[in-house]
Amino acid sequence: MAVQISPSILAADFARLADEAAAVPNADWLHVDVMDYHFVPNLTLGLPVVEALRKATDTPLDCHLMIADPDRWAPQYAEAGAGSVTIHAEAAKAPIRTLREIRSLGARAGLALNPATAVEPYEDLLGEVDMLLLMTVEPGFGGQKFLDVVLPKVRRARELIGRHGGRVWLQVDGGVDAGTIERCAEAGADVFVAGSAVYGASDPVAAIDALRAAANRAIS
Ligand SMILES: O=C(CO)[C@@H](O)[C@H](O)COP(=O)(O)O
Ligand SMILES: [Fe+2]
Repeated sequence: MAVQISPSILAADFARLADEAAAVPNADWLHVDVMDYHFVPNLTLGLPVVEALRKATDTPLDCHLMIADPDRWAPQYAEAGAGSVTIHAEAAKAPIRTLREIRSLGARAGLALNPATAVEPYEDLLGEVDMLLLMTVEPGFGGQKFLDVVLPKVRRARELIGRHGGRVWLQVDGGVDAGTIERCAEAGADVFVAGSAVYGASDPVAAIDALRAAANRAIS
């Protein structure tokens, strides 16, 4: 299980996104939080910014769509060149069709669950996804406190993934920092989104190295 770190540009300076992408050369992904004022009470960025970022950096984009009607919009993020497109189970009306469409367009397909959404009903969809994202805060804002209550679900998700061959990546998102990443890694997460903990640090490169080392320590 290789540890991957995906810094969230939600915590970066939106006026200097290309520079902020370049500031994290040791990131595995750039996490791009798309919010629409409908699925979540916040508005961030959309397709034009993703298209621009795609040209501005070689780091693959990990697009987390916190939007209503992802069935309609998600394929366009794959077409725009995102390496990974994650839709929320709570918002999708045809998740299997949409996940298949994302994959057919060459991107990895992700399924996200809010903190209070159980993972068990989605076991049969694991064959349709490349990554399961478990929110460890309520979606909508960066800088929130990590919800420990989600950790048992991370453990159960790791068990389910193991039963299905262990191919699916398990991402945690929200409040992940030097103080919480070890608990997430011990519970079975392998892809870690970190916004404030990376872009709020005086040295984002060192912050990523420290997060990666802490996660590796926890699983070794
Ligand atoms: O999807 C979200 C919030 O809805 C996250 O990706 C946040 O952007 C993570 O930020 P931090 O909690 O790490 O500051
Ligand atoms: Fe996110």
